[in-house]
Amino acid sequence: MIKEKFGRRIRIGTRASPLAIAQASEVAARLASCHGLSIESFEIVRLTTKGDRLNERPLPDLGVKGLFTQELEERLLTGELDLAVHSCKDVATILPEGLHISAVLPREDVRDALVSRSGALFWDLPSGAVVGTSSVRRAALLAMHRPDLVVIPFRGLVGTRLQKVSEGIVDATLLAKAGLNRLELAGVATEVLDTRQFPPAPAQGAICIESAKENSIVSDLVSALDDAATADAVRCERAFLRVLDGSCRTPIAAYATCHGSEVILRGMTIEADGSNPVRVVVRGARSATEQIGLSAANCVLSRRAGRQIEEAALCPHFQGN
Ligand SMILES: NCc1[nH]cc(CCC(=O)O)c1CC(=O)O
Repeated sequence: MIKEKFGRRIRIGTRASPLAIAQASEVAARLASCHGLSIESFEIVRLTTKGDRLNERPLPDLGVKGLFTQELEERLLTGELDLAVHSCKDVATILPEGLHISAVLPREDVRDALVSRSGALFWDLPSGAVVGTSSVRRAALLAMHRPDLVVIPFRGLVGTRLQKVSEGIVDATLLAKAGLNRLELAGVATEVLDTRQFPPAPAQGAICIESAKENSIVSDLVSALDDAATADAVRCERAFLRVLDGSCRTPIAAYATCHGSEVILRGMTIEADGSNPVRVVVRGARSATEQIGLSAANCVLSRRAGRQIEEAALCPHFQGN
């Protein structure tokens, strides 16, 4: 019946990286099993995105939203693709007109993992150890907890980064545990870091499906994969990010969890050098999950503004003459 509606294979778009392909394959397998379809009913379409092509440059310099998603989104709008599978963490907070997140899969491990060459745990890394990371959030958290470490920019596929560790180009790196798990590389993690010390990026560990709003056949098809608790948590975290992304340029972390009808959001901003961490915890009804993200973000903004005023008051330049 679903097959008849499409009249052809269902086209799932993904980036061409091993992690992205693992995620798209998982979605195809889940859709096939939910709807009693053969895996042959799906075609996985791999696209190289701008983010992949600019792989050697540090991400913060690239300055464009949706680097890993734009090519896929264009094809969702033309109908060349039926759905796109993304790491929800990489999806811009404002989607192109006409597209929506139609499902969010149950969350994998949200935590960051340390992979160290010597096997040393995070607090046992020797002073001066070199840690490679592409993420401004991880670099800032490293600088806050361990200013004695040396952080260097580090991009590329998960496999490339792991190789740089084993070759000794760096002593350690931080990666999302979710990505390692999905690549069946969980065993390479030396230590899984606590979310209180290393709060994750908004939507880390969640896979989402993006599709055209008007394509209700796809929306119905993928709704079977949607996990309400993950979707609510991610919506809360992304609302927090949306406000802060537009109004400050600091690294941002957010982690929401659902407890019955309630959601708790733990959010944080921190300067790139590890200074001025601002943490908030907001709890409320899951039915108002976006509102909780927005009010947590506004709380962070007013606290940051308050600190700036305090600092200005301490500065002689502002004392009247
Ligand atoms: N920006 C790269 C990216 N996007 C999503 C993941 C991991 C998977 C996830 O968070 O769901 C990664 C790699 C990493 O951070 O180690």
